[in-house]
Order: sequence, then structure tokens, then C-alpha cells
Amino acid sequence: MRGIWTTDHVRQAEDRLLAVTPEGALMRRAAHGVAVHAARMLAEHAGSVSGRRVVLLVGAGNNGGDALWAGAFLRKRGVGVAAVLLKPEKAHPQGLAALCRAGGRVVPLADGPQWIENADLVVDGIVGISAKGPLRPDAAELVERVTAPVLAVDLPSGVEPDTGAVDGAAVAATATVTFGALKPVHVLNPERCGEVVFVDIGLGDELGEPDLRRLDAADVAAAWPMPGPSDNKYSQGVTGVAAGSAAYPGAAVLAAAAAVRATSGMVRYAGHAADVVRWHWPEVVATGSIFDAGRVQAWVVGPGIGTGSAGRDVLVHALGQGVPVCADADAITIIAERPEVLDARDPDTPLLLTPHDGEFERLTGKAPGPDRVAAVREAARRFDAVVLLKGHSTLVADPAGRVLVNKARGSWLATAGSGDVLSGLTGALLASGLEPWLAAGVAADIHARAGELAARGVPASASGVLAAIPDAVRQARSLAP
Ligand SMILES: NC(=O)C1=CN([C@@H]2O[C@H](COP(=O)(O)OP(=O)(O)OC[C@H]3O[C@@H](n4cnc5c(N)ncnc54)[C@H](OP(=O)(O)O)[C@@H]3O)[C@@H](O)[C@H]2O)[C@@H](O)CC1
Ligand SMILES: [K+]
Repeated sequence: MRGIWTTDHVRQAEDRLLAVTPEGALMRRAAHGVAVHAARMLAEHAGSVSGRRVVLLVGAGNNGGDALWAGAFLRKRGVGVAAVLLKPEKAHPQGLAALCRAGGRVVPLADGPQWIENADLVVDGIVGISAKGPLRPDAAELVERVTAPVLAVDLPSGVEPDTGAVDGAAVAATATVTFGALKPVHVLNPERCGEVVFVDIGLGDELGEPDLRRLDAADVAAAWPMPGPSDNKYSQGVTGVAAGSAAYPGAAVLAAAAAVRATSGMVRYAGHAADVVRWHWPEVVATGSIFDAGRVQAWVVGPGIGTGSAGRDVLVHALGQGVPVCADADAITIIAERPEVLDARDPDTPLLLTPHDGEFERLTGKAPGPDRVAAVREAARRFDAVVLLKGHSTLVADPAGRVLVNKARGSWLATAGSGDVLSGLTGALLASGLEPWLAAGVAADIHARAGELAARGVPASASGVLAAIPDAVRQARSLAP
């Protein structure tokens, strides 16, 4: 699992490390990483390193200092380097001196746009982890002029470091070189960061517990349920799916099929689409009603069940069975409209809610807003449930405050029925006995991989995503060391 730390925690860790490190050493290490990657980008985008032109956008703090030192290193490789200083009186003195010693030039702010237009590469050292609010007008104006590839130092300026939110002009980096720790922006707004390159500056021991976590392929592979020699169809966990209706059987078919694809255990379906489900997936044990469905180890309830009294009865029944429940779609609306249905829940029964933004707003009375991590954490605490907030980056929070981030792999999953596939996957993992927080995170990972595999650059349907689940699992397993 990769850890991700908020800027407050990174700053505290840096302070502790700085106290025991020779002055300037950390910055030079960071800047060296920037220069190495800048040279790589020049070679790739401009065809050579020596003789190329790099423009540094330099803000008032250490982020600008990193850029200035990187410029000094690039000079030594024959690169022409010009620095545009946003606040000349506050530019990092040692960095500036190093750049000037190496033959770099400082250009007036007014000439910045012209230099930027002729650059082969722009290095963004405007702000790093101490950024506050939207970019100031002079910085915003420079950023808007950039057409060359951009290498962001630590993070793309103008993107809020802890939430990934953008308000106004912001750098869209081709690559971001970050130091010491991944910060929330890198996983919450990956589009603005481009390729994220990590440079170790020895912060590891100082960081403590991460604020967010991301699953690696190895975590997904390790968590994925694999039958052992003594397993049978029951021992691997039976998934129950209560979804769809006679008029709208699609949700039922997709959710049940995703559970079939995700596990070699058994899948039961209960609802008015039993005939259609059975016809498409004969391996599903289908019945017309949840009340005679038999034992399961987890229920998926909601997609397409309607929000009336019949749907409510189904949800209340599932909540009273003493097994984990993944409540999605209509089940979320039912809970939002009548929170008392949760009284049926056995207090020890794990509940997993999987809202998209609209359902989240219905459920909590408030849209997730720019700080999605804070919003999902609060909802998890309030409902004493694991909450998976769908979005470009999917977030999974548990009541204890742990948050998993699943970085998007393109936008292909924004397609009808895609959520039904995710809830079926999640249900199968819950039934296998995975703890709900991890089950949701692993399901989101495989769902995103399947979406990417199904799409391969063209639109994908939910059925395509469903069909790609086995390959997604194979991919995660093959990437694990
Ligand atoms: N500490 C370490 O060991 C290491 C740190 N390292 C590096 O230091 C970086 C953090 O540096 P930092 O703390 O000096 O602040 P930083 O992010 O450069 O901001 C500086 C100033 O910008 C301004 N400003 C704020 N908001 C703004 C806005 N919206 N639009 C425009 N301007 C804005 C504001 O100044 P003001 O203009 O208010 O005087 C603020 O004080 C970190 O990201 C990493 O790159 C590495 O070298 C590794 C070792
Ligand atoms: K930056």
C-alpha cells in the first residue's frame, strides 16, 4: 500500500529531517531530481539537451529555490536557462546565486511571456506545499501563456495541494517531480500532475501514519480471493444480489454477472428479474423474492429496485440478516429519504454505501464539494459505514477515518450500468470475507482496470467492463511481484 501525506504532515516531517541535515542538502537533492527529469524531457520532447531553452517560473519560497537550483544543474549540461522571478526580493538567495554563477539569466517579469513562448520546457516553481488559494494574477497570467511541456516542481501550481481542487488558472503539467512523500494532489488530480516522478529525500522515517492510501497491484492480488484445495461453492462465500425489476432487468443482470465474474463461489439473485438473470447467467441461483432466497455471506442491494415500499422492504430484510450489505443506487435513496430503515441493521453488521455525487448529496444533505476526502470521511463516520464515493478518483473511507484512493484510469467508466458492475464486484469480495474497506478498494481497482482494458481508447459499455473483469484480475496478479 502506498501512503499519501497531507502538506501539514509533510512539512512537519521535513522540519524534523532538516534539523539533522546540513543546510541546503535536501533542496539540492530535490533539485537534482528535477534537473535529471528535465533533461530527460528535453531529450524526449525537443530531441536534445544541450542548447535547448528552459524557462523557470520562480515563486517566493523553497519551491522556487528548487527550480533555481535545478536551473543551475541544467546549465552544467549546456542548457540555456532563464528565470522569471515573481517576487525578486523573495527569490531563494542561494538558489538564485547558484543559477547566476552557472551562467543562467534572470529576465524581468514583463518579458516573461515572450520567454515562455520560446521555451522548449517550462519548469514550474511558483508554489509548492505552502500554496494558499488560487494563483495570484501575475502567476496566473504566466501560466496561461505556456504551450511548451511543463515540469512541475513538487506539484502543479494553482492546484490545491491537499484536495486537488482547481479554482482559476493552474498548471497542467506533463510531469511532476515530487519529493519525500506523495501528497493528496498527486492522486486526487492526476490529470494536472501528468507523470508523477518520486524522488526520495529520506523523509520516510519521519512521516508516520499516512493520511490516505493507495492500493498497489500487489495489494489487490494478495487480497483477491483464491479458492484452496478444500474449498467448495459455499465455503468461498455466497453473494446475494437484490437488484433490478421486471421492467428494468439490466441492473440485475450486470450486478449478478459481476459477482459471477469475481468469484468461483456461488451467486444468488433475488428479485423480479429472476427469469432474465437465469437466462443470461445459468450459474446464478435465482429466485423471485429476497424473503426465500436462502443464506448468503453478503448482500448487494439497490440497483434498479425502486425507491417505493417494496424496495424498502427488501433493504430492511437484507440489513437484518447479520451479513455485510453493500447498499447502492436506489438503496441509497431509500436511506436518504427514510434514515430509520437503518434501525433494522444489526449494529455489528458492516454496511457499505457506494454513492455517486448526486446520491451523496441526497444522503448527507451536502454535495461533496472541493474537499472530497473530508466529505467522504465525515459521511463514513456519520453512517458508521464504509463509504465509497464514486468519481474520477474513487475514495473509500471507513468510520475510523482511513481513506483509500483509487486513481482514475481514464473516464471510460462514466457509462450506464458501470455502477451495477462495481456493486456486484464489491458484493462478491464482501462475501469472500474481505473487510469492507479493503473489499471496496479492491473492487474499485479491478473495476477501473476492467474499464481501461475494455475501452483501449474507444468508448466501453458496462457489458464490456463486465467481460474484462477476468483480464483485470489477471493483470493485477501479473503485476504483483
Ligand atoms: N522544507 C524542505 O526541507 C524542503 C522543501 N522543498 C520544497 O519547498 C517547497 C515548500 O516551500 P515553502 O514552504 O517555502 O513554500 P512554497 O510552496 O514554495 O510557497 C512559497 C510562497 O508562495 C507564495 N504563495 C502562496 N500561495 C500562492 C498563490 N496561490 N499564488 C502565488 N503565490 C503564492 C507565498 O509567498 P508570499 O508571496 O505570500 O510571500 C508562499 O510563502 C516544497 O513544495 C518543495 O518544493 C524541497 O526543496 C525539499 C526540501
Ligand atoms: K510547483
